[in-house]
Order: sequence, then C-alpha cells, then structure tokens
Amino acid sequence: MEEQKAIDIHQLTVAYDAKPVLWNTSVAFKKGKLTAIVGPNGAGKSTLIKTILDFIKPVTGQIEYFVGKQSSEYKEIKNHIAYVPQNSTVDWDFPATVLDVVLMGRYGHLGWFKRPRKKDKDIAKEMLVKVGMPSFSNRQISQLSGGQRQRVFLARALAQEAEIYMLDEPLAGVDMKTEHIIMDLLKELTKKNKTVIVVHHDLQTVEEYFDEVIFINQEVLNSGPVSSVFTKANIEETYRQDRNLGEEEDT
Ligand SMILES: Nc1ncnc2c1ncn2[C@@H]1O[C@H](COP(=O)(O)OP(=O)(O)OP(=O)(O)O)[C@@H](O)[C@H]1O
Repeated sequence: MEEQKAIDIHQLTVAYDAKPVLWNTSVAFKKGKLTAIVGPNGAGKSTLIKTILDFIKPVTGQIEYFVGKQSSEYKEIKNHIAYVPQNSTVDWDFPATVLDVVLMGRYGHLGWFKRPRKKDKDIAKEMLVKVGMPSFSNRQISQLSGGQRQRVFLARALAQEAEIYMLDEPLAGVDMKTEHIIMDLLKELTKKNKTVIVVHHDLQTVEEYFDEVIFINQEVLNSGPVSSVFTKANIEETYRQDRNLGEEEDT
C-alpha cells in the first residue's frame, strides 16, 4: 500500500530580498512518520518550515496539505498544524505565565467568545503534566530555563491537538532527560498517526529517533526512510563546504 502524504511540496523556490535560498524544491512529508530535516547552517531548513507555515510566500511552487484525504490550502487547515519555533527566536520577556502560553495552543478550538473554557484549561494542564512541568503553571515564562521553555512550547503544540507538528530544533540546548521526554512525546504522536517534522542538528541520533530523513542544502538532495537514505555518502554530499554558497558569501 502506498504511504499517505501529509504535505506535498512541488517545485518551491523561496527568496529573501530577491536572493533565492531554496531552489526548485520538491519533497513529500509522510503521514504518521517522524521526519528529520537535516543540513548545515544556512541550508534553508527554517525557511522551508516557515514557508510550509505560510509565514513566507514562495516565489514559485505549490504546497498541498492533506488533513484527512483531500488536498487543501493552508488557510483551510492552519489549525491542524502546530509549530514549535526555535527557542532563540522567541521573546521570552513577554509577560505571560506558563499556563497562558500553553492555552494559546487552544486558540483554534475556542468558540465565539474566544475565551478558554474549563475544558481548554484542563487540556493545557494535562499537557503540562505530559512535559513534566505541572507545578510551573503560574510561573512567568521569563523565569524558565532553556529546556523548560522548550517543554512549555511543546505543551502548547500538544494542546493544539493538531494533525501535523513542526518543530524547529526542539532539542537545541536541552539535557538528555529533557531530550528523551521530548522524543518520547513525539513518538507517541506518530503512534496516533500524527505527522511530526523536526529540524534536527545532531546526526548521531538521527537513526535512533527518526523514521524518515530529508537532506537539505538550498535544495532537497535526498529524502526517504532513515534505514536506506541516511548514508555516509548522502551526509557528505549535504555537508560539502562548497555547496553552502549562501553561508560563504558573508564570511
Ligand atoms: N529574514 C531573512 N532575510 C534575509 N535572509 C535570510 C532571512 N532568514 C534567513 N535568511 C538567509 O537564508 C538562508 C537560509 O536560512 P535558514 O534560517 O532557513 O537556514 P537553516 O538551515 O535553518 O540554518 P540554521 O541551521 O543555522 O538554523 C541563510 O543564508 C540565511 O542567512
């Protein structure tokens, strides 16, 4: 049986200030799988995620989203995609409690009055238990460590009860215990046939953690099951210095 797609990307080119950073990229993310996006700094990994999330408009190309069977446009399915941004890109001085942040994940589920109901609060609290932070509900987010912040953002994504989860470097700067908590929760999602896409930097753990891998360096160079695609040759091709033109120009 052919595997179902969650997201299908066709010939995507994305540019900043008319300078392309992703070229003619075609790739599919499989439903119910845990996929790693790997590639060197500046390869376009975050750009790909942000384009999927409609934060950036591509120069050319299309993205199809499959929530259920039919292909849809982003605006129709946006509540079904949860996003955990890179820790470093978030303003953590913003005055909000941990529970406020996790409740933001419920926004797409709120009714006419846009006020969280008891059910939303219960789900948010349940997700804080899942990430091992039930006693942090009333803590200001500015008063959290890096690993705790990652877990709060993961709890927010889980509270959204989405179909597709996109995480940009969720393991950056976290200790081994937190890394295992995060990866166990992501695996649990795929067991419920949810799709999980992770920008990942640690090549040592790709085989242990992921089902699928996408090698990217300004274009998708290889993609498929980790068992067949995560090879030395593909790693070397992706991380070859002379490939990363964007990085070299500024140095
Ligand atoms: N807002 C922006 N304006 C202009 N150029 C940008 C912008 N964001 C990213 N870039 C450039 O686009 C290229 C791809 O960046 P991107 O953040 O997608 O890479 P990445 O693979 O996620 O890198 P990293 O592993 O370092 O996070 C880089 O050359 C970067 O300098």
